[in-house]
Amino acid sequence: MALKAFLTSGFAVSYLDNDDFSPKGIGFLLNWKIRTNTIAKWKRNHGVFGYSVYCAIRPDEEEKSWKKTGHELRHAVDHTQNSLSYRSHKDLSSLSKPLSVTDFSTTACSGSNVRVAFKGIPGAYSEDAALKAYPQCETVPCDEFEDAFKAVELSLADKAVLPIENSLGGSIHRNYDLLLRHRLHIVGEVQLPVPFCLLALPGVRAEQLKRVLSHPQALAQSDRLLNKLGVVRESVDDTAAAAQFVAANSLRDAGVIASARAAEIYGLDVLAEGIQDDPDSITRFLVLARDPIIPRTDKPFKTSIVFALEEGPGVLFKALAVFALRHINLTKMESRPQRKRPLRVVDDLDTGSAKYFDYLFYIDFEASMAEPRAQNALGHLQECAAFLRVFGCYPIDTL
Ligand SMILES: O=C(O)C(=O)C[C@]1(C(=O)O)C=C[C@@H](O)C=C1
Repeated sequence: MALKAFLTSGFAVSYLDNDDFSPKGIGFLLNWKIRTNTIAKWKRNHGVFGYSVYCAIRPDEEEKSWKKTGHELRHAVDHTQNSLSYRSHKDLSSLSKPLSVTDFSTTACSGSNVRVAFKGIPGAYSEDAALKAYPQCETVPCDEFEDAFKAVELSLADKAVLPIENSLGGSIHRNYDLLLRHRLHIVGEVQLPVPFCLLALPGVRAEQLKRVLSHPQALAQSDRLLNKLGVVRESVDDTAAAAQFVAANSLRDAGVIASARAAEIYGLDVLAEGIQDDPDSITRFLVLARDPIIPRTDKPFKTSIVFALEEGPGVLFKALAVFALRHINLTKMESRPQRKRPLRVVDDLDTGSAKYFDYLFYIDFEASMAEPRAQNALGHLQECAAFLRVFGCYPIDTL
C-alpha cells in the first residue's frame, strides 16, 4: 500500500527529504498540498492504473507577483568582491555576482521578471541555455549546482537551468544525484550547440599561448586544437570564469575556451571559433521549477523518472519491457549507485560471498503522462520497482 501511495505522490508532486527516497505515502502528499498554497487548483484524475493522480495546475506558469526583483535579489546576496585588480579591458564590477550557499535566506520574492538560476558567472554556456529557454529572463549566477537548486527551492529564483549531458562528454552525474536529493520538478529541456571559441587578451596570438584554461568538458571537446598548439590544459569551474580570470590577471601566456559572449563581456579577443572536435556537439540542459507543469498531448513530450529494482535475474529486462511493449522510445538511461545502500552482500555457500552494487536507474522516455500508454507503463513498472519517482513531464526541445 505504501508503494502505491508513493507512486501517487511521485507523479506530479514527488517531494522528498534530502537524501531520502523512502515511500512517504498519502499523508505526505496531503502535507505537500497544504504547504503549497501557490498552487491555484488541483485536478484529480481517476482511473490511472487504479490510483488517483494529482496534478498541480498553475494558471500562469511563468509570472508571479510574489517574486523578488533582480535589484532586491542582488541586495540579498553578499557581493564580496575578490581582490583581483581588474587592470583589464572592461568594467567587470557591473556584472552580477554568483550566489553561494551562504547567501540564501528564506525571504519571499516579489517582482515580475522570471529569474533563472544557473551555475557559473555571466557569459557561461549555461546562461546561454537559460536565455534560450526564457529570452526575457533575469539570469541568477550561482557558485555551485546545488546553489541553483536551493535558489529555486527558497524562491530566490523561479527556475534553474542546469546541464545534464553533453553529446561528447556524457552525463553530468552531479546533477542526477541532486535531482534525487532535491524537490524540484523538471519542466523543460534545452538542447544547445556549444560553439567553443579560443580567446586571449587583445594582441595575443595563438602561437604565444603556453596554457589554455576552461571547463573540463570544453578542454576535452577541443582536444585536437589544444594538441596542435601544444599547450597545458588547466581546468576551472566554468568557461566564463576562465575568461574572467585571464582578463583580470592580464595573463598574456594563457588562452581560454569560452563563448564569444564571454569574450565580449570580459574584453578578450576571439582567436578561433568552432574549435570543438565534433562540430555537431550539443549540451542538454534541464529546466527545473518548484511546481510541475501539466502534461499535454498536442506536442511531443518527454517524461523523466528514476527507479530502483529488487535483486534478481532479468529484473532490469522486465522493467524496460514495460516501455518496449507499448512502443515507448527511451531517449536516455543512466545508472547511479544508491547512496544509502551502496553494497548488497550475498552469501552463497557454493560460490563464496559476492558483493553487488545497488543502483538507481534514471530514464527519459518519449511520451506524455497525459497518454494512457505512459500511465500504464508506469503502473506496470511499479509492480517490479522497489522505488519509483517521476521527475517531470515536459516538452521535447527540438534544435
Ligand atoms: O562552463 C560553462 O560555460 C557551462 O555552462 C558548463 C558546461 C558544462 O557543464 O558542460 C556547459 C556546456 C559546455 O559543454 C561546457 C560547460
